[in-house]
Amino acid sequence: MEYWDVLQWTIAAAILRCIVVWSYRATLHPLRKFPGPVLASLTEWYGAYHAFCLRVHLTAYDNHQRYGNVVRSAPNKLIFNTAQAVTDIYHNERLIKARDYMVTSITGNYSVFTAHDKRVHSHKRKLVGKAISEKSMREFEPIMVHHVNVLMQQLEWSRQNEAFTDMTTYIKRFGFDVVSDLGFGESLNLQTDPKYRFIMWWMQIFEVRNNTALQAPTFVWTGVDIPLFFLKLFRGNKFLQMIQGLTNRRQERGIKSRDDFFAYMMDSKNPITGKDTSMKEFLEEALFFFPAGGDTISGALCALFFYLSRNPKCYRKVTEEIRTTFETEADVCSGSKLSSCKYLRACLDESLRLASPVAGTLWRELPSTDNAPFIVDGHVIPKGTLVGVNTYSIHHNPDYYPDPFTFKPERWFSDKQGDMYTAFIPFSTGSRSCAGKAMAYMEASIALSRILMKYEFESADGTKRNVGGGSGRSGERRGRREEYQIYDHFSSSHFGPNLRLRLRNM
Ligand code: HEM
Repeated sequence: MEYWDVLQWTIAAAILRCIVVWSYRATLHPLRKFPGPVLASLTEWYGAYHAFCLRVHLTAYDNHQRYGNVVRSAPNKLIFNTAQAVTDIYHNERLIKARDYMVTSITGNYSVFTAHDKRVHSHKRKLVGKAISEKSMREFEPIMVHHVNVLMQQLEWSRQNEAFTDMTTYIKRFGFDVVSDLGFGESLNLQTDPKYRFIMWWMQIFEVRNNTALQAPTFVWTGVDIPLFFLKLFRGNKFLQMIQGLTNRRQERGIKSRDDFFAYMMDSKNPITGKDTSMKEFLEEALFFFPAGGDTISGALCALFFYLSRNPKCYRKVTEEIRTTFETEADVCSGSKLSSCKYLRACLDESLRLASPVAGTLWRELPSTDNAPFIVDGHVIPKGTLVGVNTYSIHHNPDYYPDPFTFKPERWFSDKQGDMYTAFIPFSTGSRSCAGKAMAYMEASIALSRILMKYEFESADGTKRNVGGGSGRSGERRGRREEYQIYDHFSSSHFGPNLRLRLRNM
């Protein structure tokens, strides 16, 4: 047979395969009765395309508006939009984290984030838990405060030398510095030294690849992982060398030199193989740790600055609360005084609701050994289905949050909270929820309070004010001018807000 004939037959076979698979998915598949976009029911590339465009969260929201509270978002995936579904999915002991998360692994090892085997996960979770336990956080606080002080110096430099301060630039570096110190006992010093700043955009591209692959795992299983190839070709190796350098230096200082994540990991054995933790395993954890603890904090804080700069009443209220609770900037630390700042917490929760740094859908499924169907919000779910609640969509569901696009910290004090708390899942919920939640609240509260003890701030003028918000064009997904825009790639990218800082009159 000629080369040309082989090619023709291959194309014909591929087309025939698509016709058979698509017909099955549209007419006979167990999920055929669930509503959703036709393309989504036929192919997982629908989700991959939206992930690549960094808008999985907006697509899910639109689909819920159009099709209701349960949507078929891929041939084998259902997204729900109710508080009952949050409980049925994330507190269901029979369900595990979807195995598809393994496509995000770069070394082929499990991390605390990707492990779906409950034994492996609980072992890793205990180790992470030790590194960010209350006791560890108390010991780590002075280091965190040191990084906040460096942030304050950077903001002061910006106030004196720049027309306005782009908060994303400064806060992102801060977030990564804190998390590298927590993980490796050594800061990357991104705030003051440009050497390793490239890792922030490297991480983002890596995450876009991961999120796209998560929507369409065939993308990786078939070996068509072109973005990863290019990433490795350019800066990837430099990035891996940087992490390797951090871990080598940490090892030289001795495992017991500090109670950080590295120490707990390297001092433990794999519960299944009984072997010591390998460097590759540690690398896998590190690759998750940076965006998990750095990008997320940056997203949460920048959204909060955005909303406070646009809501003068809330700004005045939170400022007054902080300034009457603490006497000086140096007084601000964790403890009963900070916990008594209830309005601060409500502002943080409200911006986490509106602009969740992890805005997508967190998938769960039955393990291969469990064959019985399960129930989500009254629907019988067949085996082989991935289920989840989309965080952005449920956070904007008016059944739980009336006037959902408005920044209203007061809603967190209302008597009728009911399902509002169940539906509030910025850190997810259940056994796979965020291990760094307490640290995140502490870090964000200390940073915001210290900044407010020293500065007044307002939005920059003219078009610079709009950075971070929507386009202002009606009918567009990103049209809402007063909504902080997140660009979802599992954690998310964001821009601005641009602020004008003034020293506070004492
Ligand atoms: C505002 C800040 C943060 C947000 C919104 C956030 C959100 C989340 C979410 C939604 C998950 C669940 C992922 C899933 O189910 O697939 C998660 C997991 C996790 N987060 Fe965070 N996170 C934040 C900060 C942090 C910090 C500061 C750390 C630690 C340095 C951290 C460490 C982790 C870990 C280790 C997991 C994996 C938990 C597990 O699978 O058992 N996070 N986070």
